[in-house]
Amino acid sequence: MRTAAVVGTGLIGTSVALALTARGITVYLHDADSTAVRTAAALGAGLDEAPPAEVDLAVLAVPPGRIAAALKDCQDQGLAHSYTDVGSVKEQPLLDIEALRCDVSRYIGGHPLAGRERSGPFAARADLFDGRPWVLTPSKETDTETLNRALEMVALCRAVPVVMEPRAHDHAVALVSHAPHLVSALMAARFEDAADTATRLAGQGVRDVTRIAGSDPRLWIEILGANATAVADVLAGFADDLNETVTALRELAAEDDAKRRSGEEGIGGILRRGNVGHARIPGKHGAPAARYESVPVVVGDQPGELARLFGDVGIAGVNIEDMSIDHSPGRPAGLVELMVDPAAAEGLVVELRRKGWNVQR
Ligand SMILES: NC(=O)C1=CN([C@@H]2O[C@H](COP(=O)(O)OP(=O)(O)OC[C@H]3O[C@@H](n4cnc5c(N)ncnc54)[C@H](O)[C@@H]3O)[C@@H](O)[C@H]2O)C=CC1
Ligand SMILES: O=C(O)C(=O)Cc1ccc(O)cc1
Repeated sequence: MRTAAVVGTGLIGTSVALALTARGITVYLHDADSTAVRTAAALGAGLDEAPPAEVDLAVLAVPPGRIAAALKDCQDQGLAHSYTDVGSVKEQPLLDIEALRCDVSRYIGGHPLAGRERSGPFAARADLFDGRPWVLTPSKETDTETLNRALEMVALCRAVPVVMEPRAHDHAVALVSHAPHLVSALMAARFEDAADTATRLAGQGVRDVTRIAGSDPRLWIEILGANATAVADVLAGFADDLNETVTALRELAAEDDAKRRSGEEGIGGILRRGNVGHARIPGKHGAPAARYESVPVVVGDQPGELARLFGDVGIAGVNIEDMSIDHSPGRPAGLVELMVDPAAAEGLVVELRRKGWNVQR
């Protein structure tokens, strides 16, 4: 593949374009919004112009409800030999595509399982897809060349291809992406009228749980609208668990010993099931769930402190597998939690303390 077009230069389209451009592909950019396309071009994602000839692959990175119309337009104009999309749902867009009588032999559905809670080209990153699964949903009609070009694009974005049926994909993402999105929004909605005295105590846990609630509601109404039944099924089970949890909490607060014991069993059961479910989520880059050890370090809120800490961890020869920063309210310091290989943790603590760091272990 030498040339590509990206239609829709928001978060995902610009990220794909940045990755392809970085690997030497000539990328032509298009968006209904001329500011988005100019911004993407200025970020180095590709060319703000129409291609002089048919490109090898066009990537449709528009909201799910616009995929079919965009494919129809592009095919009518002869923009590309092959087409794929990045929509978060796969069955409804395919039905729309068939209804518009697009050439389905030159189309393959796609969905990178990577994203952010921010929209638009400024939020794009060339490494967004590194090591992430990228689902492809070839139909019986999809030709081999189109499949191969999509596979090449996934490889150039350094993602891992996973072939699935559209319906199986939609059920899977209802569980791992769409229902969690609503759970995050529901929890964040609790803070709508909360007192500042409460919200200013928020730490990393609540930030983790509510991060994706910061996403663009317009896009998510489309995503959820195209996968509503599967998401409702997941949340119905969640609602049952939630009701049982509330009952168990009321029992925990009761005077009666027998009720309190029943409450403890109920809450213990939910927390243990949570442990089991959490352990089933693969770790970074889709690898089996890894057990890292936490090394919490107090870091002063001043320029260069994080760089100095990371430098010292590097000198100690330890890889930071993951990290988070928790800002202490009203204090000029933060707690940086370094997640490292358990075998390296103790040595790192000794080395960091030797260099004067305040390690909270
Ligand atoms: N946001 C995320 O984290 C992820 C989103 N996706 C999917 O990627 C697609 C794009 O989402 P984002 O990049 O987040 O949205 P975005 O809002 O950042 O970008 C969408 C862009 O498409 C443009 N657009 C809309 N209709 C158009 C049309 N007919 N022709 C040309 N341009 C058009 C908009 O002007 C906008 O610039 C969606 O289908 C979404 O389901 C997939 C994985 C992750
Ligand atoms: O920000 C995150 O962690 C996400 O989960 C983003 C995301 C949003 C939509 C998708 O279809 C895939 C991934």
